[in-house]
Amino acid sequence: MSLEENPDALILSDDPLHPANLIPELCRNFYQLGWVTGTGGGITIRLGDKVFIAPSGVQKERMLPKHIFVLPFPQPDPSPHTDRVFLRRPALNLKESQCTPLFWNAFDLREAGSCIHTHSQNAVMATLLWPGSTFTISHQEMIKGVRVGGTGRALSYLDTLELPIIENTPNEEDLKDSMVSAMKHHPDAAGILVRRHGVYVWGSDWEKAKTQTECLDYLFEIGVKMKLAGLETVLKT
Ligand SMILES: CSCCC(=O)C(=O)COP(=O)(O)O
Ligand SMILES: [Zn+2]
Repeated sequence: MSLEENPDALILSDDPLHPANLIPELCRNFYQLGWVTGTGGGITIRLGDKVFIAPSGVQKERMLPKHIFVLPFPQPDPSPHTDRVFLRRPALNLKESQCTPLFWNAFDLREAGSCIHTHSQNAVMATLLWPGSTFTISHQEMIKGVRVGGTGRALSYLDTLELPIIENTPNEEDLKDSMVSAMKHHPDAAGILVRRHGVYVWGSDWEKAKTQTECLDYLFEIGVKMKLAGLETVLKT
């Protein structure tokens, strides 16, 4: 039977590393970290010309492989906002994540293989304590776990980490254009913070997106603690 006749073949696999199995498992981990509580946030994985995306507005820690959407990459319309094309939709009455156009920015502009969106309080607090348009921190070992542009070489201990901060919008999808603009102005950034909302982080595959999100979340947390303790977060040389 062809994939057109049996689209569920795109999400049914015994392989625990298949994206349709990984996305629910990773979201359970992210829920425990406080990254995807209250239905917000999530992860997408792109394998070549197929993108795997979770549904919108569901408890991400209870998601199952049968709930996963599969979209072709690229889309016939290169900036999918409406009228998206699907290779597989869940049988239930679900809509794809509102983060889809933001995830697509990471695929289009950085050739990412995965993108994670968290509502971590560490990220949100960083956007409150850094009131300008960037979060910066230097001289922290965890900077070495972040890559230039998310998909390039690893940063050095001597590099200052800088992440753009964009302003939140009432609808997640409307962040798309300001995220594109921030990504163009900050080609070396591995992610984008969204004020009073969270962060988007990408990588060339899901493992790198996950570990970079872990390093960045650590840096947000320690940066917030340092600032609250009256310490400088960027040292001169
Ligand atoms: C309380 S979640 C508000 C919407 C949001 O920020 C979000 O990340 C939604 O993601 P979804 O995948 O559920 O569309
Ligand atoms: Zn969100």
